[in-house]
Amino acid sequence: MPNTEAHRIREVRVTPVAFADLPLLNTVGVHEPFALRAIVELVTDSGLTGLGETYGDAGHLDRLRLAAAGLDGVDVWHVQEIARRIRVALAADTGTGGHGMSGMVTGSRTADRVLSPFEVACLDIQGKAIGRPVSDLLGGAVRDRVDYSAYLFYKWAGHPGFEDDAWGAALDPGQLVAQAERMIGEFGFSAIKLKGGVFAPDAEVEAILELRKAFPDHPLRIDPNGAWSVETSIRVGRELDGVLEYLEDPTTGIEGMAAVAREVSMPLATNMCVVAFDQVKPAVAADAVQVILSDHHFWGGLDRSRSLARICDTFGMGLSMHSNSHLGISLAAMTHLAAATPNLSYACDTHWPWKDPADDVIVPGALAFEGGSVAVPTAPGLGVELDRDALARMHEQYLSCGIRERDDTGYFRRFEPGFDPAAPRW
Ligand SMILES: O=C([O-])C(=O)C[C@H](O)[C@@H](O)C(=O)[O-]
Ligand SMILES: [Mg+2]
Repeated sequence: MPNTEAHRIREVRVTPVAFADLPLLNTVGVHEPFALRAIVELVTDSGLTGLGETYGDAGHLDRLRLAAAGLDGVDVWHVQEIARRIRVALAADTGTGGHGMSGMVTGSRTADRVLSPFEVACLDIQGKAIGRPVSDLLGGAVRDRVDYSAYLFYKWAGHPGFEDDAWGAALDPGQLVAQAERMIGEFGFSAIKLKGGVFAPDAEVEAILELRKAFPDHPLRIDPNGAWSVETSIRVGRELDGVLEYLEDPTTGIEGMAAVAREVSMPLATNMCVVAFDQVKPAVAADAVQVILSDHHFWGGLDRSRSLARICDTFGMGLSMHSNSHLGISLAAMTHLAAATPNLSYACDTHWPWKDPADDVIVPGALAFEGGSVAVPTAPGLGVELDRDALARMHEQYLSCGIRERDDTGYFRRFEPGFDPAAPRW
């Protein structure tokens, strides 16, 4: 018998959580001792619960709660109606801040960021209702494992005033190679991304060349988050000719990226100048980017991310996947999405290795890295279960950590008061 029942939302819970993070450096500063996330739970009148995960910054939390208040009674199969109600609830909200991306993804759409965890939770419930994994709701998995990349960061040895962490310092090419060896040894990743924009470009080029020597067969990427001028980007792009699989956001803006793309051989990738659908047309017209990094957290969920994938396919652009510090619900959602997106041909980003495995809100065991990839869950829905004790503990951690907005720049300035992250830095 087909399951035709409606599953109407009766309760929405939004719980901010915090988990320990390491002093990872980027061009706007350094990660604080805790990263924030919000866990969204939808409960239906039929007794099903769906999970979503998103940013935990105060402004975003306010918007999630505003949105949540308008969802009572909607059937989880009617995501368009949920999107409409969210647009109505947020009509007066023009804020772009408080989204947990520390100034790096400033043009994404507020309503899409708010919709995302609710859509994921609806898909989780839909899957549970019919006994199918989320990947099936997205057209079916075309691969049973999803590849992720080793996401290297320059980092301090530990948070100032605390003991060194287990990863130690990575402030020069030798230390970065050691970081890569350890990460690849533990997780088996077959591609490497370096978060750049931290040191002068020559030092970062040297680091990439050392990584190339140490890992001759691993595709390499560097992402300075727009820290370089057009001229610097062209120079670095030429120096790394034949070394990178793509160069991610060397400079800011569609015009700047187009000027670089005309002069370098490798594809340019972005999660900064194309972060919403209305930015695709001008980027295509200018041939500014050849790879878009999707991210369901700001593109409006899994279904919209698949629309982005089709657009990339139509215009002959590549597709990869961006990440921020995240927990297991997001990893499950990313894995279902990547599995059901045929043209997602690059290993996806993940911050997963930077988190303590014990710090999560899901019951352990559903997701595991092997050979750099994660098996696509086959249980109904997302295939992950909420660990209520862990949720409570991580909510307490949120309450006591004192952080309410991600602020990499403010934290960095505590140790280097004159620091100015304005792009281009070089
Ligand atoms: O690809 C990217 O731009 C990112 O991963 C952005 C993140 O915010 C990253 O820079 C970080 O975690 O510091
Ligand atoms: Mg990036």
